[in-house]
Amino acid sequence: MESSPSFATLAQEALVDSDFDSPNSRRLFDFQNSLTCIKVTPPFRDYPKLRSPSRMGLEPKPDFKIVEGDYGYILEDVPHLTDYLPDLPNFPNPLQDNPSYSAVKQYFVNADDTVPQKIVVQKNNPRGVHFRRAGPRQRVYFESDDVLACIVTCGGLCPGLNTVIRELVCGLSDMYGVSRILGIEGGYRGFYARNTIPLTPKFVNDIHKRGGTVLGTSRGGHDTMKIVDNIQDRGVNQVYIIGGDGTQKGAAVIFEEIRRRGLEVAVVGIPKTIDNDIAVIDKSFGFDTAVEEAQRAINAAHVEAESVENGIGLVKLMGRYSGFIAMYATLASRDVDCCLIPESPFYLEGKGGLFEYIEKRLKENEHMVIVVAEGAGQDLIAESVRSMHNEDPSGNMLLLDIGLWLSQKIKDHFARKQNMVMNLKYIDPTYMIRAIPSNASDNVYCTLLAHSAIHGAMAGYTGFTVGLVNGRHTYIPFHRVTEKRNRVVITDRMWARLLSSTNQPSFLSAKDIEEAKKAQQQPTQLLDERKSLDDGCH
Ligand SMILES: Nc1ncnc2c1ncn2[C@@H]1O[C@H](COP(=O)(O)OP(=O)(O)O)[C@@H](O)[C@H]1O
Ligand SMILES: O=P(O)(O)OC[C@H]1O[C@](O)(COP(=O)(O)O)[C@@H](O)[C@@H]1O
Ligand SMILES: [Mg+2]
Repeated sequence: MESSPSFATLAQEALVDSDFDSPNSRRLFDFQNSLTCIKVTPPFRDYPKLRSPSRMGLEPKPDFKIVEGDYGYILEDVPHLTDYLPDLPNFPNPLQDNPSYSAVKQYFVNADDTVPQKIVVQKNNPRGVHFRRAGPRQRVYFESDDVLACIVTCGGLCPGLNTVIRELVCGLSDMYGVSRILGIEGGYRGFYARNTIPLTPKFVNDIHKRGGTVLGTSRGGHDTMKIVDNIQDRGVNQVYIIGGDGTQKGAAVIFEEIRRRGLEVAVVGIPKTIDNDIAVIDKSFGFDTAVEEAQRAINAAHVEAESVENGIGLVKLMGRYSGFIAMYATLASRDVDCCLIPESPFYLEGKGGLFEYIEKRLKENEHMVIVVAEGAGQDLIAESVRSMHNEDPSGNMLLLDIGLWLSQKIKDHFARKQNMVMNLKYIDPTYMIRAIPSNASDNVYCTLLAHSAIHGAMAGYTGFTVGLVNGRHTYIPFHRVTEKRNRVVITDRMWARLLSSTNQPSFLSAKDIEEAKKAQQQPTQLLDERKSLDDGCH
């Protein structure tokens, strides 16, 4: 690859004159093919630039596609249909004839454009892990008339689901002239248990103004064989799957089964979660909307608390394992005196405890606002309430209601204190926040995610999730977004900013802080392996 003519030179010469049939463009295309159409026979034995994970003492992951470059550069690439169907034909991208895009100077992304995962670096660092940049390619692996796409939404609701559906349908139709698109009803089980809905630009025209998902959603019901049988029977060849971490795990096994059967079907994930807990990506769509909407509940709590003697406004926000909504809503509002999240354990009684802080705030300010993420304090409730460990049909932990429990605990505490009145108002806006349509910035974000997904599938990529990494749209292998969950790091500066803005106690001893720092440094198996790649790449 290194002995080829300079890619940058070819790309520039070919794209500056934007003549897709020029000799330079042809050479560029040949060059691109040499980069993208890696003849991969799992586990990638034939390709010297790909490392087999088994060499590094890991179970081989079938969608593990690592390309090394100079100076410690690593591309964590996504699968391509030609990895297992090497003779697939390809075609010029119909976008080159699309009048709307004709004025764009460099519309097609360079085939070797990648985006670094880590952007803060020091001068001697290896270049590190990169992901393939999303966007339209010069050649596509589907002819528009042959495409039969389907879209499914799974898991909990999130603002923006309808926008993504709309933009998938309109993008496929406007950019690539695809007219056959099916909506799968009611989540994964809809593949085999429900009817499909034909989706057209007319049908989806207004849906972004509504919350929820026009396709419906569900938890549980993932039956890989039945789902893939259905995809195969219907002749679907592009599957767009919108959902959170559970959904992406489901998408990964669907992709594996499709690859095992050798089907020419692209499987693309679009990450959704209001909790913003999906790994690698900058943030998930709907998160901004949720933080904005949470302000309304916090404002109401503040007004209520201010209007009575020693008023406490308590607001519960979503966040099963991660307190991002609570943290950002608190930072944005400036009316919040205390924010409680799953990542930061707290306690009620005694020195440095929540009750002591509440009393102090009421004495100083005569009112206060507390924001609690639904996953916070679960261990405390479990200690005092006889609880069963319950799960939802997807296997997610069912939470005990921290909002009601904390309200009662605070009321009981002040009932015991004869000399201090207190008025508590509890607001639970969780489902109201999740059910609204996305705001303007999330709408644009959803559009770009949908377009990235379409460009990737049309270009023959498969087994990937689209996502924003350091502000650039990328294609990320499924396992990278499912292997770990994003959580608020309480030893990071952002949580310190929150503590300093609310003035709340950290509820942590020096020992807890040390432990939290150590836990943060605990490498996972994959991080270990990535580090060993880095180390070997100087
Ligand atoms: N490990 C898994 N393998 C296959 N499918 C899964 C897995 N985890 C969850 N799913 C499926 O993904 C769908 C959504 O999962 P869920 O956890 O409810 O929501 P989310 O995708 O938002 O996290 C469900 O239909 C569930 O059965
Ligand atoms: O009541 P439901 O619909 O099961 O959803 C509750 C959960 O959904 C969430 O919004 C996250 O959902 P997902 O995992 O589906 O993204 C959590 O914050 C919340 O605990
Ligand atoms: Mg989830």
